[in-house]
Amino acid sequence: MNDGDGRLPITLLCGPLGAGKTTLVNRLVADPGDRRLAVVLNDMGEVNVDAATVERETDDGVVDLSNGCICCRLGDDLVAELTALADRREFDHVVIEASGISEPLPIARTLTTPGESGDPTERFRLASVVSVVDAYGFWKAFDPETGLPEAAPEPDRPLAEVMVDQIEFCDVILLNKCDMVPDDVLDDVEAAVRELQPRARLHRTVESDVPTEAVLGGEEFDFDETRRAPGWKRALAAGRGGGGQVVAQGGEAGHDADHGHDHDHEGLSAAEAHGVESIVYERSLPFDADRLADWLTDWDGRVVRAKGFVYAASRPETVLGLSQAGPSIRIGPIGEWGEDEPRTRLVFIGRDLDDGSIEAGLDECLADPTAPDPPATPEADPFPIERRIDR
Ligand SMILES: Nc1nc2c(ncn2[C@@H]2O[C@H](COP(=O)(O)OP(=O)(O)OP(=O)(O)O)[C@@H](O)[C@H]2O)c(=O)[nH]1
Repeated sequence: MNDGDGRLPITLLCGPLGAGKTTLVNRLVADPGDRRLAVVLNDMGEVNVDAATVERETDDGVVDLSNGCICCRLGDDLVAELTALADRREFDHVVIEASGISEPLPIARTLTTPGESGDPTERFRLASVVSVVDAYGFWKAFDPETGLPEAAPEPDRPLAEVMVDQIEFCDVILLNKCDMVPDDVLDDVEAAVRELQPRARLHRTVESDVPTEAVLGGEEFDFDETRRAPGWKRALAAGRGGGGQVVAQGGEAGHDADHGHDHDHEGLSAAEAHGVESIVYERSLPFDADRLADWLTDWDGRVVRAKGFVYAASRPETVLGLSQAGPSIRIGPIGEWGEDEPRTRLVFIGRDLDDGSIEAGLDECLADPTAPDPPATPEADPFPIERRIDR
């Protein structure tokens, strides 16, 4: 509430198209506690359909930011609108419903970092970033075996990528549409979501039905901590230190890899109980980029998420970033190794993964250290710019 330090608290809602964000907003508007709530709606279309629905319920507290995405083009407009709301002094809390394709991180940065129009943290307090996850959509996007019918049209960006971005950067998760998924599958989905983002508070919901305080009660969103929180970052950090569920961490091809699973002996974690694991693969030998490109088109379909840094012989100076979510993979240059030792470090998160075959498959893609240096010519480089591979 706009009580303690006088700053206007903000809750940011993210989630893919149709996940249940507007359903949640309508609930909050109907039962805001003792707050006077304003709502900022962001829709990609020129006409904001949600605004019409929500507006009926609120008293002039709806701001409509349409025809663009607030995570990129409309960032300045968002700050201007929030400033205008704060100046009116009629509201105690603002809920922002981001468009389905919005990435939460740039929006949170806009709200927590000084920019051209001043320091937003002097006026606003980002209280929470809430990710509404469509449990049915998640299941469908990440389970290649499933024959579920389409529930919504495929957006421009693959659904899996959008969902992963939104899950990895939030501090509250609503696992919504639980009525559409069988209970045993729901446990698997929750375990996978938790592996992607272990730090967030998670609520299972139907029709986004959650206590208001669970969504609006956040004190202060911790940008840096949330940035460090994604499961893949934790797994990489644990890989270095020898903890975590590291199953493939070797120095050179041919060396004995450390196959030890460092389990919590107090009992199984939710992830382990549902067969969800993180595999870290580290090698200081570079990949043969062509072989890696081939492998990437045909690998274990159970990998929900892969992320990390690739050292390729065709570009020995360059760090290649790899990011996969479900069926879509992106790989391309993201910087130079510089002073750092070139080294591939990859995390694979998924259910019932065949760690041996991932490790063996990747090892077969390593460049032969006895072969002459491959020609580092632009023509020989399969990853000159970011490349998208769909499997
Ligand atoms: N079966 C089921 N349907 C739900 C649930 N939650 C929401 N819905 C329905 O899903 C549809 C989309 O919900 P919205 O709340 O509009 O989703 P949204 O995230 O705001 O969607 P966009 O505004 O398009 O991004 C609506 O028809 C809702 O009634 C749920 O838990 N179960």
